[in-house]
Amino acid sequence: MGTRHLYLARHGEADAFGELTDTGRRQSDLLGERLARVPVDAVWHSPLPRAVASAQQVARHLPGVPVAEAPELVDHVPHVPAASDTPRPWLGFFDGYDEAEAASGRVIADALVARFATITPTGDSHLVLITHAFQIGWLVRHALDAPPSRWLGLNSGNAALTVIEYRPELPPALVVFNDMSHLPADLRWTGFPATVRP
Ligand SMILES: O=C(O)[C@@H](CO)OP(=O)(O)O
Repeated sequence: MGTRHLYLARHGEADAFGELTDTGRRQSDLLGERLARVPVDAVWHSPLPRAVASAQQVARHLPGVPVAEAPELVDHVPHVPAASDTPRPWLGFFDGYDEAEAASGRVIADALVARFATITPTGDSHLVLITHAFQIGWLVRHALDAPPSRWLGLNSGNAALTVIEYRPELPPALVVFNDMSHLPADLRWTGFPATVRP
């Protein structure tokens, strides 16, 4: 059994139609340069265009590494919290979610964890996942064994890097969270609900 190293990244900046912007391309390019220092085995990406385009940009720096779509990485709400567990800035955000939508989000979230948040049967593996803010928050919450509602507020910047290691017989290790050090200051910002440019 080996350690799985998951390199989670939110796609680069997207426009109102969900397409990668020129800024998003630059962010993804710099993320690719950073990931080129890692022995990446594969890049998996969400099916949504902003993630596909980001993954293609990243992959330009990883010659020979396979790139493929994973439906579990699609943007979705992984868990709808009870009102009492919902931080004030998010109150009202879930008003449109009915039970069927919440249930389908849970199914995808469980599949995401089952597929990627695990050790490897043989040897170590290094996987890059290009996905969305909520999915990164959900995997971080899972790694920390925090309550389901804790995915809220675990924001990721565009093209920011989060690293989790899954080691045999040990709890998952959150190694890096929302690291934007590969981006110049004018390309760093976080997602919903607050926009912060540190
Ligand atoms: O809308 C958002 O804030 C997030 C949710 O995951 O999506 P994306 O990362 O695609 O911007």
